[in-house]
Formats: sequence, structure tokens, C-alpha cells
Amino acid sequence: MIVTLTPNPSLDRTVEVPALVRGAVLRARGGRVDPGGKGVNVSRALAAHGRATRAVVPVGGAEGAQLAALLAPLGIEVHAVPVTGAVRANVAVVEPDGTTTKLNELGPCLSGDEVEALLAAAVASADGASWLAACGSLPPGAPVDLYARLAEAAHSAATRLVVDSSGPALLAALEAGPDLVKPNREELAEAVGRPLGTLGDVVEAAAELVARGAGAVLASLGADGAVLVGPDGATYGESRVDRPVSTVGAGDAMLAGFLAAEAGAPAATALASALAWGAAATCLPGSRMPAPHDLRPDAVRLHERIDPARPLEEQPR
Ligand SMILES: Nc1ncnc2c1ncn2[C@@H]1O[C@H](COP(=O)(O)OP(=O)(O)OP(=O)(O)O)[C@@H](O)[C@H]1O
Ligand SMILES: O=P(O)(O)OC[C@@]1(O)O[C@H](CO)[C@@H](O)[C@@H]1O
Repeated sequence: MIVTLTPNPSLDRTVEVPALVRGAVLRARGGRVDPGGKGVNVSRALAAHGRATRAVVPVGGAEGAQLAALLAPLGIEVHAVPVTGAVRANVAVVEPDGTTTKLNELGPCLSGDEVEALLAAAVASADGASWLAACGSLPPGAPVDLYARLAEAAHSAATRLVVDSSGPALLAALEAGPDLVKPNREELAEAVGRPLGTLGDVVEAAAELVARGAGAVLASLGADGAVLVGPDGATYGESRVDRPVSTVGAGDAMLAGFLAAEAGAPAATALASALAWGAAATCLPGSRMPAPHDLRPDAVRLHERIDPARPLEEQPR
């Protein structure tokens, strides 16, 4: 069983437009609504592969009811923690070349009691699980050390903790010694306080997070692939996709692929699985999560040695 905690889930509305024009009224050509939030997506990807997963989420308002309704048929055990505020609605505006602009709401303000109820639900759910994946931004009202507070409970239940977050929540979690963190390039750069222009920069930054408390770092690099840095060194691979349809949730699919393969597997096998799931997600609309028939193991290439001077693609500003 893999348990996910998404303290700030969302209804993800994807809107397709001919071109994004500031200040204009844009008529959508198509769209879709997905249940969202990073941990929810990890659970969706695992469930699409027939893996047992439980998603712990706060649920409130009409959006919360819709989120629960969208999750109900997916084969995910949902542990809904009732909250007063409404679950947020995030919008992704997609242009024909796949360029995606995301508008993420702040999320509802949780009361102290609601935060404690969410933490208690995550701790109880994680008992006996192989992994607890604590993912995404924290809603207003949640303390910055929310993920850090999970570490002790997870470890005393012999459950491994992976944290996929950014900014102060990621920094606070590092100090608590999570087994794994999954920053993307921007989040890793922010955590070490310097830009990352080459693969060597990424490996160095990931090693710094290991030195600061993480058991291992799975750094996702968009079109440049991913690096896994742990006690046994660094492994690098990439997954080439000709025309990505939507990269929203690709990092979540990738983390799910890693966790699904990880039990007892060598680091390279888990990384290859992560890359195959991540690449598959980029070929699907909105934040649709890949099923086994969507996987693209042929797109994955693991590198025997890492070229530290290899430049990374220009990062969009
Ligand atoms: N343009 C692309 N071409 C090929 N693979 C991609 C591309 N973008 C993403 N991927 C795959 O998806 C993985 C995750 O991508 P990325 O680093 O963008 O994650 P992320 O920023 O955490 O995404 P999100 O927050 O939307 O889930 C990459 O490591 C790679 O395997
Ligand atoms: O605002 P956060 O919590 O950082 O990210 C939320 C989000 O952008 O992440 C997922 C894609 O990874 C989407 O389902 C969701 O809308």
C-alpha cells in the first residue's frame, strides 16, 4: 500500500485556446476537469496500474464534493478529512504547441483543528504502508513544518516518507530526514540558492540535499530527464518525447513510477520506471495519468556515466 497526503488538493480545469493573449476574451476549443493536487495524481497513476493506494485529502465546499465524486470510480481508497473552506480550482491554459500556463489558487484556510485532523489521518493511514508520499503546496493555515512532523510518525511505523514540495516546506522537511525528496529543477535550485545550468550542477545540488538530511533525491528535469542521487551515488536517465501534449502532472506520474518499481529494485530500474511513467504522462491531455498501455519504456535511456558539463535546456522564465 502506498499512501499519499495532499494537504492542498484541487479540481484541475484544463482549457485549450488557439493562443494565449493577455487582456483578451479567449474562446476555449476544448477542455477537461481532472481531480488534482500532486499526491492525488500519484494515487491516480498507481491506481491506473492496479496498485493499492490510499489518498488522504481535506474535502470542503462544492469543489470538494466534485473532487470526491471524480475520485470515487478510480480504485483509490479516499480518506477524506472534512474542512470548512472549499477545495481550490486550478486552471491550466494549453496552447496548440503544448505550451501550458497554470493558474493555481491559494487554497482554503485550514483551522488548527483541521490541520491536526489531517495529520492524524495521514499518520493513521500510513501505518503498515510501504511509502507515505506527502506532496504539493501547503494551504493557508498549515504550518510550514507539516511534512517534517510526518517524518517521525512515518519512521516509527517503518513507513518510508517521500516529500514533493517546494520552498520553506521542503527545507523544513529536509531537516526531519525524509527517505526521498522529489524536487524539479526550479525547486532544487531554490533549495540550494543558486541556478542549475548543467547536469553537474544538479548532481552537486542533490548531494547537498542528501548532506542536509534527505535519504535520496529524485530530481526531475523536464525534457532533460531525471537524476537519482543517493548513498550509492548518482544515476541519470532521460525519456525523449517528440511532441508533449501536456506536462501537467508529469512529475507526479514520474514519482508514482518510481515508488511502484522501488521495492527491492536497483536504483537504475526504479529510475527507468519513473522516466517511462513521466514520459507517458506528457503524451496525455490535461493531467491524465498513464495506464500500463500508455507506458513508453522505449523512450527511456539510462546513461552509464554522467557528463557533468552537459548543459540543461533553457529554463522558461
Ligand atoms: N518535454 C518533455 N519531454 C520528455 N519528457 C518529459 C518532458 N517534460 C517532462 N518529462 C518527463 O516527466 C518528468 C517530470 O517532469 P518535470 O520535471 O517537468 O516535473 P514537475 O515539474 O514536477 O511536473 P508537475 O509539477 O507538473 O508534476 C521528467 O523527469 C521527464 O521524465
Ligand atoms: O500548487 P501545488 O500544490 O504546488 O500544485 C498543484 C498542481 O499544480 O500540481 C499538480 C500537477 O503536478 C496539479 O494537479 C495541481 O493543479
